[in-house]
Amino acid sequence: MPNSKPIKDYIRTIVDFPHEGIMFRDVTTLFADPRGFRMAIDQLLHPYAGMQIDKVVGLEARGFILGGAVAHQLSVGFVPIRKKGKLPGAVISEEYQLEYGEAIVEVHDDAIMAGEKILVVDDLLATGGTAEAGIKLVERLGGEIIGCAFVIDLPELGGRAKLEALGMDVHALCDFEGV
Ligand SMILES: O=P(O)(O)OC[C@H]1O[C@H](OP(=O)(O)OP(=O)(O)O)[C@H](O)[C@@H]1O
Ligand SMILES: Nc1ncnc2[nH]cnc12
Repeated sequence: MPNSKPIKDYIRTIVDFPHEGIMFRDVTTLFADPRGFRMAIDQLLHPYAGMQIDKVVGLEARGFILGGAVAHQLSVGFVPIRKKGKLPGAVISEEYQLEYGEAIVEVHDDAIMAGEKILVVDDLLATGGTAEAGIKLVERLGGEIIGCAFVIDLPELGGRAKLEALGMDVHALCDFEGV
């Protein structure tokens, strides 16, 4: 039976989480639904059909769930970009801005070979700070980014514009207004 329910309708909004004034777009309800989850993976991959992708890079934490499934579908390897201090091997790091303060993300320094074609995956694009830091890590290792794929874009926060200014191809399955 065809699935007519759009991706956006599988995503739950939790008001005032984790802070007052934030409308938290919760993808666990999408992940928990077998049709919704498969549709999300298929749609994340759709623009890249027929293109060479050597590895999928996922951004902690929900990007691991999506990116792992996308990599499996493509039969390619998966590389995690993690918050500081979580990866056991030698890493390279990038700092980025949060709403208050800074954070650091890391990748293993041998996870990507120069010239490999990379698809970056995460659940949500807000300010684009996390994705920008991930892009810098991939590019420092010599990876060539084919695209950056997200389930959700929050256009008012400017992430898409930030990544497109870096020359990235940005693909999002749905938009939500507000923060
Ligand atoms: O575009 P940005 O403004 O950088 O925000 C987007 C990031 O924020 C969320 O992750 P979060 O930092 O909450 O980490 P978590 O997935 O580990 O909870 C989301 O999953 C993205 O990774
Ligand atoms: N509104 C939001 N919902 C879920 N994750 C987020 N990360 C940044 N803003 C978010």
